[in-house]
Amino acid sequence: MSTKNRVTPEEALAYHLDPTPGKYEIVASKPMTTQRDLSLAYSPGVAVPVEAIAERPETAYDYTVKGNMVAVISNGTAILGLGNLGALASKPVMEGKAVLFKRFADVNAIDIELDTTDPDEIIKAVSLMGPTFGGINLEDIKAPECFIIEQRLKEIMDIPVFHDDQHGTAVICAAGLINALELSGKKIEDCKIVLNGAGAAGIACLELVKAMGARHDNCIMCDTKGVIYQGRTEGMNQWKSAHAAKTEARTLEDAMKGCDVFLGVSAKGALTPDMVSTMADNPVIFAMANPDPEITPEDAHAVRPDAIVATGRSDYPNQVNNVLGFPYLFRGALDIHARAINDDMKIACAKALANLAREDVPDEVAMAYGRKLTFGRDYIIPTPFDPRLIHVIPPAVAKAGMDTGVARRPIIDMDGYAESLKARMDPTAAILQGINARARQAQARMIFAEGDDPRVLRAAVAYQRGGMGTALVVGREAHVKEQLEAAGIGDAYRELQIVNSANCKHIETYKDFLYRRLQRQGMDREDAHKLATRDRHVFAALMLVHGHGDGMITGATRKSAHVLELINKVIDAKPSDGAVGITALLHKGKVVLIGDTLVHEWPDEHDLADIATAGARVARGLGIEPRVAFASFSTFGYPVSERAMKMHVAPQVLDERGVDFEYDGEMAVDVALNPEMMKHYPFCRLTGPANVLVVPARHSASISVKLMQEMAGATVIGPILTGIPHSVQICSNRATVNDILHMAALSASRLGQTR
Ligand SMILES: NC(=O)C1=CN([C@@H]2O[C@H](COP(=O)(O)OP(=O)(O)OC[C@H]3O[C@@H](n4cnc5c(N)ncnc54)[C@H](OP(=O)(O)O)[C@@H]3O)[C@@H](O)[C@H]2O)C=CC1
Ligand SMILES: CC(=O)C(=O)O
Ligand SMILES: [Mg+2]
Repeated sequence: MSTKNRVTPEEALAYHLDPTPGKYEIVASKPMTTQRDLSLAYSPGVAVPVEAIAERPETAYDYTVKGNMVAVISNGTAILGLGNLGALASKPVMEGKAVLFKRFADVNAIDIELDTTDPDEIIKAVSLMGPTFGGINLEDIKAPECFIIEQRLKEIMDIPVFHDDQHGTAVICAAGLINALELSGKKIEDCKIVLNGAGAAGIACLELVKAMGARHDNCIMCDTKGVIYQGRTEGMNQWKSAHAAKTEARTLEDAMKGCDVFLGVSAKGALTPDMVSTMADNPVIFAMANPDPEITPEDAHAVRPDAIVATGRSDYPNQVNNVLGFPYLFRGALDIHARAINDDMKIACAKALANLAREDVPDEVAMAYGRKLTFGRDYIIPTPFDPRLIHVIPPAVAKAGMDTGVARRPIIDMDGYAESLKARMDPTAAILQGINARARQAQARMIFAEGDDPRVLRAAVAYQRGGMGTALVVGREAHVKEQLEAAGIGDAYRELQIVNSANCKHIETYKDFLYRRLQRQGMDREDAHKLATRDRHVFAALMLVHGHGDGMITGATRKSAHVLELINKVIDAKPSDGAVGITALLHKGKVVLIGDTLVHEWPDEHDLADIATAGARVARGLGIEPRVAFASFSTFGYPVSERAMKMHVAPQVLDERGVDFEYDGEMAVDVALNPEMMKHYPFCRLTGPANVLVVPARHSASISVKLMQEMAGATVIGPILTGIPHSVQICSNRATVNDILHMAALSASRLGQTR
């Protein structure tokens, strides 16, 4: 694994520890503030749904969380590739899974670790939980017990029971295989297939591949003892026997000769280049063992350039990862109140995934990944952050469930269902993801001006280790080292580039530049030189304008306005230069940009029009189609007020300019953001709630942002300094490590779109 993607043990532990232990919390979805709320939620009100459910059990899906709640159940006997480390140790993985359910499909999931290796005890425990959940996801329970447990639970429970290590893997493998065979011009029923690894994932993969048309006689399964052939007795069980082949081949090497497809769910390095070289033309190799594949794509391609290769890893193209499956399979199943997830639903999921990869990839996905993805040998399966997955896969799964009779409540309006799925997803996550992906693409040399601050240093390390580019840290070497050691990441010292003004080889150039700029502003040579060497904001800005870094992040240790003043000594970032500060507020699935939060103190109507244009540009840069509202306490001229007049006339300035985005105003913030309120003004030109608010002055911008941050806990990104020809970002002096990292990523992601 390259240092780029390296996650240190300290970082992994800190991620799990801070700010609260673990990875999720439970949030109430109903008000619980008044006596009346209490009466409704609990006694006496709660008795009504109790009686309704007792009379008609299916109404539990209406009156409780059952219909959107999945249990992630493990006993920790096969945690990832780590083996049997017990139930308690499996909890981080199961919590992680719960978070993925939520993030990708808005399924509420809760982890339950059962402290037993006895299948009967697990079966008993899980079956008793049936009333609570809409589905059961079994996880990391070792083979062959997992087969017994899942089979029995499916028989006795009336909700979907799904062992993801088996079927999640199988579904994604099948999806990738459909496309790989399409590209190599082969039919599954004609293919010779070798599957290595006869455990949970292997047995399920081969079963699904056969259900899709692969012929039993064309498939050979291998394990640590070699080929599973008819009559073999060593290391066998009934699940392996079902796939025993009538063949003379005894080793993987024998089996591989002339085969079209290799599916590996076994162990690192199990497949050798020699074996690959004996495969048929245009072979397909899915080396899915984690974290290291059976063979690396480089080694496979070295001997067979005609091969299509996939792995389980995110750092190679074609990632076969079960996170592409389980969230959407359960979403579709839950939404029809399914009794089961059957083979047809799994195949529907696989086909929908395969089809999605063949479709033109929309710009928002390209933006999220920082590159255009086109169906082909290096893109046979969608990527996990593809925002189309949520509204494309669950409808396919739901329809298959309805067609095969497992739906308790079929969906009538499928188009409406797809639309409702889009609305489920939190766009804020996609925005942050997009920023990060574009930053990784940019590979910018990011100047972290305040290398004396531990938050900044940790963000710099995360920036570099997150694969976004090179972190250039302004500071004194010994001090940086000390701070890193105190933060428990002393080893990062060797990775970062420390830039110390005291020994910087460009300092004379910087000094001269600064003196030339400031000599007519009352600054003598001596003062200019001191400023260049002693002020890290100025020094960092000098590095930037001289091309010794691509972007710059500062502001964590001083007030933004003061930092901006210092930066202006080096870079023209005044209102008259076109500079504007835009802050993004991310909260409860909504994104609103506010401007100007940094540069214009009291903008006039022309400045306001500039701010609107800058806000629209930043919105588009984040993948949001802008709807700009000029915000005020008055709405469309009422109540009349002299101070609101500039907000009233600013839209007219834009009318004259003829801009290409939606805008209107002036209007109160509730009219701008609440469609019900906006309806009272049917002439309003905004086609939906505003997502860019231009506010009357910097103080109202600051008050709005800080109020949202303090009262609502909104995520704040910004102020984003835009309109200047350099990528400089000034974070708040109370920024956390994560905030600083977001700002650095933002600075990097904006390269190429800085004006
Ligand atoms: N990419 C993905 O999405 C996923 C990947 N996997 C990967 O699949 C692998 C297996 O997982 P899982 O099925 O849960 O584990 P199991 O323990 O249930 O099964 C492992 C199987 O692999 C066989 N095996 C192990 N080493 C070798 C080898 N060198 N050559 C041939 N066969 C071997 C074992 O043989 P025997 O029976 O003789 O002991 C056993 O049949 C892991 O590496 C895991 O990371 C799993 C799930 C998802
Ligand atoms: C990917 C997965 O589920 C596993 O390795 O167990
Ligand atoms: Mg697993």
